[in-house]
Amino acid sequence: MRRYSVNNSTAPPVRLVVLGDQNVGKSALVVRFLTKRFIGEYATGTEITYQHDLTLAGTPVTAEICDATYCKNHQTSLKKYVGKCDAYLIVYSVCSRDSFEYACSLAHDIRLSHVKSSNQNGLPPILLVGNKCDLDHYREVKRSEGERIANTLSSCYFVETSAAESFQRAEEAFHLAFRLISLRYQTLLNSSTPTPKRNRKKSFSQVAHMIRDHYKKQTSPGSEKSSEGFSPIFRSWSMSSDRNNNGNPFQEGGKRSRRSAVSALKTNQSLHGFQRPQSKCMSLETLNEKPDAENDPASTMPRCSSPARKTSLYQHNKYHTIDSAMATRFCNPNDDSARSRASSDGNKMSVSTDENFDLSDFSTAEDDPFSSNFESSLSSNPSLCESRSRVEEAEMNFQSSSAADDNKNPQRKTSLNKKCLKISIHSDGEAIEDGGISPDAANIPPKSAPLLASSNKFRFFPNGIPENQENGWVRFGSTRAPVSPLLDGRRRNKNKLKAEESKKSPPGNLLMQFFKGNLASTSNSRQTPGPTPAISETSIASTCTIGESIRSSNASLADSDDGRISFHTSNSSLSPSMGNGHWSNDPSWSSTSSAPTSPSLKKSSVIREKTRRPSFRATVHDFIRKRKKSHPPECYRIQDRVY
Ligand SMILES: Nc1nc2c(ncn2[C@@H]2O[C@H](COP(=O)(O)OP(=O)(O)OP(=O)(O)O)[C@@H](O)[C@H]2O)c(=O)[nH]1
Repeated sequence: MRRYSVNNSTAPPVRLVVLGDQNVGKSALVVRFLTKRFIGEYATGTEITYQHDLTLAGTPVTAEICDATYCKNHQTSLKKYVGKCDAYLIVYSVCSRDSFEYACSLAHDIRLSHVKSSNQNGLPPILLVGNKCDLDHYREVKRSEGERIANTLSSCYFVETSAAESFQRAEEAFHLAFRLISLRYQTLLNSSTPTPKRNRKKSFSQVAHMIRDHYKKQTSPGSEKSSEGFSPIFRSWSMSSDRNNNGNPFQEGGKRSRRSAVSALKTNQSLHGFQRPQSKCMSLETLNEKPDAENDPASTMPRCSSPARKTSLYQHNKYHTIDSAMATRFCNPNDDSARSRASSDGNKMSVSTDENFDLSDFSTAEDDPFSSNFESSLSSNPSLCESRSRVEEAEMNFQSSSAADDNKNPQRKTSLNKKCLKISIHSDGEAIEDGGISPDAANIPPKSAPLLASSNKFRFFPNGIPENQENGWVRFGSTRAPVSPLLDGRRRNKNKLKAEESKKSPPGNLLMQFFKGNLASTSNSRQTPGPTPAISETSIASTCTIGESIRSSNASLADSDDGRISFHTSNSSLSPSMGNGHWSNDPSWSSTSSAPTSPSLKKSSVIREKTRRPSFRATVHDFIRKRKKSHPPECYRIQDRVY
């Protein structure tokens, strides 16, 4: 930047900046004013500052005139001059519309930047200069347009000149600029008001204090709640807000401070019907008051989305929110008033519990089967009575049948469990030891009755064994042997076939097979097996005697004098394969041998004793054990080593 000093002065310099588009004649104007010459060609692209001594308001000052360079982005170039100069001289060419628009935008930006940075009293003047007015036949911008732009901006003036035409017109433009600067300083010096302080932004705490102080004044006793008690600013606004601003305090002018605006807004709410609570927070005490019918809290209280507020609202007057089913249960069905108190609200239902509900109301519901009303309603309904009688009858039948079953099977089983049984097989089919058995008790085990046993069947004959024997074997005929009541018909048929086969081979007697098996097993374990009893197939009239006398004898051996086969058992099951068997003909056979206890076992399993193959593991262990015995471990003595 080059500086040219024309006159020396001790006064502080007055700065003037010349701005504008390219080739509008900025340099020509400055040079013409300083040197009274028009050169025609000027240096471009460089900023030149000239100093010139002059007198402003009777005071000699030095003026610094800055010939600024063109910058396309004028907003960045303005940062160098805004706040650092006393006046702006914006030049455009009347022969260029673009230069005019550029000058207009530049003037707007300068004025806007000054409004932001300082108050309006210190705005530096702007002189809008339309140059090259000598070229009137090339004019594109009218004078009126420049004047209109100058009038729209504050402290903005307009003048047309021509650097090429004459020195006076160029001098008039600069003289006007210096006069505006002088007027500005005179205004500042003559103004009695001091320099205004900068309005610093209030902090949130300060605003909070202001609001608190405002409400303290408002709620203090004796204070008026009308707009008369407020500040003049608010009073003027509140008086005019209803007719002008629609309640918005910020639309009035923008000159009002934040404190007055906020206080006015708060107070406006109180004036427009919103009743502010006495305390800052709504307490539950105020909410717990019982509302009147016309003062329903749900309708009178302002809506609030706060959860705490909702909670307090529902707690008001013991209001509860429950689902509809629960609400129905709460209401006594016989009490219409209570039912009417329940009001549904969507999926929720609020029920007023002003009155104390008795828990007995729950038990008197109509659909409660445990209530007395249910019994009464049942008795009044004939169809229900009929159904109930049928049900009771069925229950009685079931009980009687179950009792009969209990008499048949369980009791029999129980009684048999308590008894020791003795089964004697007589070659001559000797009959009963104890009489008095009813004829109908063929299926019921008597105390003493002959028993005919087939392959896996048996039957009691309380009245004696029938005479229809074939080859010494009793024919079962069409009678069914009471093997098991749980067997189905197919099994029965199968058993029937087996029974028919057994006719051809009576030695299929299970007891005989059992004793034969025991003989075989015991003969292996004993050195002197007893003789096989002479039980011929023709004398198979096996008679089993069941007597309680044997129970008390506790004798494991039965009589064997007459060659009978006695079977004594203390087992609980009445089965052909039961109990401990003893061959009565050989007294030395006193030891007992186990017998299969399940009737469902096959004959082979009954007779043969299953020999299981030892497992591989047991074999290995046995091998190791034998090897240890044959090869005892040797003792080794390890010598101590010294390292
Ligand atoms: N006819 C006529 N021509 C002028 C006038 N003022 C300046 N000129 C001519 O306009 C041209 C540009 O003048 P400059 O003073 O260089 O314009 P500038 O605005 O300084 O240009 P930059 O320095 O590039 O920004 C020159 O050729 C001048 O002779 C005027 O009032 N009338």
